[in-house]
Amino acid sequence: MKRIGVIGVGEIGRALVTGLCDGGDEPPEVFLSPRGARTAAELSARHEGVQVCADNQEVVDRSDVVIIAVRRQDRHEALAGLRVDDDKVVVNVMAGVANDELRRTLATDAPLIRAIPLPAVRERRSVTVICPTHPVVDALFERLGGVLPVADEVAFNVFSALTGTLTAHYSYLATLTSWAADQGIAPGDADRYVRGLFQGVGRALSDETRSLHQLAADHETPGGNNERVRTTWFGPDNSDALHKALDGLLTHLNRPE
Ligand SMILES: NC(=O)C1=CN([C@@H]2O[C@H](COP(=O)(O)OP(=O)(O)OC[C@H]3O[C@@H](n4cnc5c(N)ncnc54)[C@H](OP(=O)(O)O)[C@@H]3O)[C@@H](O)[C@H]2O)C=CC1
Repeated sequence: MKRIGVIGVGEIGRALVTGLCDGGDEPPEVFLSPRGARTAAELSARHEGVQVCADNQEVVDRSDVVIIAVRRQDRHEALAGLRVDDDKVVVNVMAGVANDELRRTLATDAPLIRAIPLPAVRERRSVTVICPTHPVVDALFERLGGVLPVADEVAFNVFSALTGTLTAHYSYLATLTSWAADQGIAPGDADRYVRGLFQGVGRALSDETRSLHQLAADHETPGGNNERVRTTWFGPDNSDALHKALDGLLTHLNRPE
């Protein structure tokens, strides 16, 4: 594994470094930007091969692969004026920042690879979408749970839109528990029960021999409770509304302001 630099050591930077370093066999050398100081200090104290650099340029200079994980709005401050030699590989994890735009900011001919790492890279259990494919970046994300290369950024943005549905899913679960609490169930009991129900869904999803439609059918008794909720609540109107929300998000991702 190459020397890896991370500019922007926040939630996703931490997850990436933890996944790479906890992996067991031969962790990489990792160079961190000084911002996000607390997390950077924590990671370097915990992992022998992790060092905090004096500035972002030092991160680039000491690394073969540079992961850029700052928030979109911080990209100019973090990146403007950096020298990135053409023999580096840059991994762009910033949502909504196209590679063309990043190339203008960095003024480099180095390969730029977009990626959508999710927090579960921490446990090396998440498939990461990347664009375009690159052997070094493929290997890096293989180590973190798998890689799904896509042909172009239009396809990449479709996957990006899918990741935008995660917190709505948690809110859906929170709505279920609060509904149960409204019916007089102790909130702790409702919370525990809903978590258990949907952990079961998570386990069922790992059975890739059954399609999602098959899984739904397998959990549904004709004329039963699940069919009733699905058809009275998640009917065509609700499904159309979700399609529209995703269409709108995709348009935004394809043409960020
Ligand atoms: N969280 C997630 O699940 C995912 C996030 N992403 C993308 O990753 C990026 C980071 O997200 P996330 O980790 O959640 O955000 P965080 O806010 O947790 O982390 C961003 C980090 O960038 C640091 N930073 C800000 N300015 C600079 C600078 N000039 N130089 C170096 N570091 C700087 C911040 O430091 P300080 O704390 O000092 O401000 C902070 O530690 C975003 O672009 C997001 O779109 C992509 C996939 C998933």
